[in-house]
Amino acid sequence: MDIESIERVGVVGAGTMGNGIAQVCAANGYEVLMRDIEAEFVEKGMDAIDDSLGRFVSKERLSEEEAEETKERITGTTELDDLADCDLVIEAAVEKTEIKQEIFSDLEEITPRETVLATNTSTLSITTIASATEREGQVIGLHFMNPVPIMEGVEVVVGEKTSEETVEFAHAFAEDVGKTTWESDDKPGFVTNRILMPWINEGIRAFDEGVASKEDIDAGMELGTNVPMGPLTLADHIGLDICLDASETLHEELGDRYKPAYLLKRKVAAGDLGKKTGAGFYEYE
Ligand SMILES: NC(=O)c1ccc[n+]([C@@H]2O[C@H](COP(=O)([O-])OP(=O)(O)OC[C@H]3O[C@@H](n4cnc5c(N)ncnc54)[C@H](O)[C@@H]3O)[C@@H](O)[C@H]2O)c1
Repeated sequence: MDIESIERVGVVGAGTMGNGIAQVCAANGYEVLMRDIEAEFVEKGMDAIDDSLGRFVSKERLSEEEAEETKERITGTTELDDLADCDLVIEAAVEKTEIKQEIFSDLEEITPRETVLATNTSTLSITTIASATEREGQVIGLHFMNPVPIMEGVEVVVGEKTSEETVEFAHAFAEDVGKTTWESDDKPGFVTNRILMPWINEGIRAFDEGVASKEDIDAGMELGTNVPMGPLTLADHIGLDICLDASETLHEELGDRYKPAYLLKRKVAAGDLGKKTGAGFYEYE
């Protein structure tokens, strides 16, 4: 598969990452089909795209016309079968191996043999997800960063059986939608989350153990180490459920140094998942 032959891109999941990926692909000229399991999630994803494009227009980084054309290239659906003639599908559903495997197995059945199947997983094994298909050479990790329309980087994650051609294609596609790539082997958390998640968990523990207020922990890391967001604010942006899923995978695979913070588990149990539910460590409008 080369990128010139890609016209339609399927995106599975219309949440934080799925709607961002759909927007970026459409903004770069691709027809996009974005699928979620319920109409209300699809609509929420479409609204998020609307808001994001509106912010680009108000900052004069996009014309009204370009924003309109981008929106017109995105179709929302609750039917996975609608992705049947996509040349590339990027999966951004929940971070659970069984769910991703089921999606990949269904995608293999409905899409043409040439279609590349990519996952946006944060930590799960590409090789394990690919094993649900007989197209393992064409399964790859395309790990976009949050928020997708703003962040420049995409991590290309290479599974045990991913072909060299698919790896080249993944880099070329990500670059075609305006991103810069790096590559990671299929090891837990890849480069980014292997290093980021313990940092976030340590921030949460420091707060829970009374080292400082949450504002001071974030300020200390922002002002003291020049990161754009402290660990508690960043966790809220990522989604606390996503942070917990990622931390649990790393803990299971890499041992106790990756144990999720107790307060992270408690927040998720309480349904305070961060920005997307209006409350996490901070409150959001
Ligand atoms: N949030 C981040 O910062 C971030 C960054 C990089 C990668 N990721 C990864 O991207 C993926 C999505 O994360 P998110 O933050 O967008 O989560 P999210 O909770 O915002 O959205 C997930 C969406 O997937 C939908 N979904 C669940 N099962 C589905 C199915 N079978 N078919 C279609 N849609 C389904 C849900 O209804 C929901 O709308 C996860 O694998 C996550 O680990 C997240």
